[in-house]
Amino acid sequence: MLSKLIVSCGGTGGHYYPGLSIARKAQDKGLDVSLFLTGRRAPGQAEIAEEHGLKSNLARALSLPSIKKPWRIPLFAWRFYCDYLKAKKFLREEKPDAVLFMGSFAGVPLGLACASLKIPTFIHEGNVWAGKANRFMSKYAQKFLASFPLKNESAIQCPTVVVGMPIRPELLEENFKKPDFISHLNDEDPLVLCFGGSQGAEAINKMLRYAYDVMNARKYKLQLVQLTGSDDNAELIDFYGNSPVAVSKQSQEMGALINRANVVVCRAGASSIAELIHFKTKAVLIPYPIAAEDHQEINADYACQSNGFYKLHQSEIDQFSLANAIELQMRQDKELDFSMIDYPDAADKVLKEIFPKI
Ligand SMILES: CC(=O)N[C@H]1[C@@H](OP(=O)(O)OP(=O)(O)OC[C@H]2O[C@@H](n3ccc(=O)[nH]c3=O)[C@H](O)[C@@H]2O)O[C@H](CO)[C@@H](O)[C@@H]1O
Repeated sequence: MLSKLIVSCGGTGGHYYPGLSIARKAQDKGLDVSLFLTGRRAPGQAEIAEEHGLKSNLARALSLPSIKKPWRIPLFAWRFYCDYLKAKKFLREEKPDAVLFMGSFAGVPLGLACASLKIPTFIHEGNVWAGKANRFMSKYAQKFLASFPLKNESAIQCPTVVVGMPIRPELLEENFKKPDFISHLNDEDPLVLCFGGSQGAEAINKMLRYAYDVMNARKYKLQLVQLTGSDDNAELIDFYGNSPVAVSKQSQEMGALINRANVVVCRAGASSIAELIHFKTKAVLIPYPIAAEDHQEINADYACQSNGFYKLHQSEIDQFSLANAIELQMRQDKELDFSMIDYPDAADKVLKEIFPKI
């Protein structure tokens, strides 16, 4: 009989996309796999899963009430209990052999239901600093599968294995087609790529144009691709005029772009860092300053052990500091200074930890 796996993907893209990559790999290996999705974004995520032929189940996402609003606790506790009972019913019907948690408090009712029904549970952590929900759930888990060596490993209450961050299969290809929206850029001059994570990168977007001007004044023949995360780019496009720049809200062709770029400017999210490591592309990392428990700062510090990365605080950004950081990275030899471990087979490794015989 097929082994059955449920992947609980939390509520945000940061948990969903690595979970989807693992589920796609499980499907390729012939496992019976489905996604457990929570929260407002889940319907869109369910459609994407369906495009890949994957089933999903939707549940509401509860978030912890603030201690400043204690009157919300009784309603929260009641809802949590209801979600826990629903999760138990769901698990009794589905009878999975294992459940994998990608993080987020949204998965905790399902996690506790797994513990009560003695269903083997595994956790995947994207960041260098294991998050609160994953630390809590580790008490009930068989194994804690980490993307990078953990800075707070002592807080994990089950065996930990470093397996890497699963990257989308599209990014693991060898030959990339040049994206249409950058067709006016040439293949010779240096290219800087800038993008944000799921929270966008407004502060970076605002300053990059001026840093670009500074670099032009320093006689760099620089090309720029700026993915703003915003629909409203008219003013920015107008600012760049005829310069060799491509501006877009986002791109699905990140493999082609990161592979082509000489330097990337981005946040310090776990997938972004794993992708940069995979392509050995140098980067200026600007941690999202209000990320939970400052985990992007910790991710960036880990990445900066390699000379391929340079950390810049958002509070320090002006056109000169950003231009200087990009220049510093451009001057380094692309191949010589990169010492991070790439895990292109991370999804495979996760599945082997869960089902050693597949
Ligand atoms: C603000 C915040 O708290 N973000 C967190 C969120 O991920 P968040 O989604 O913000 O950041 P990640 O770096 O993990 O992922 C960004 C992803 O978006 C892709 N991309 C970006 C732009 C674009 O146009 N097209 C595109 O496909 C990148 O290639 C990358 O795969 O969860 C991660 C995993 O717990 C954390 O490490 C991040 O810190």
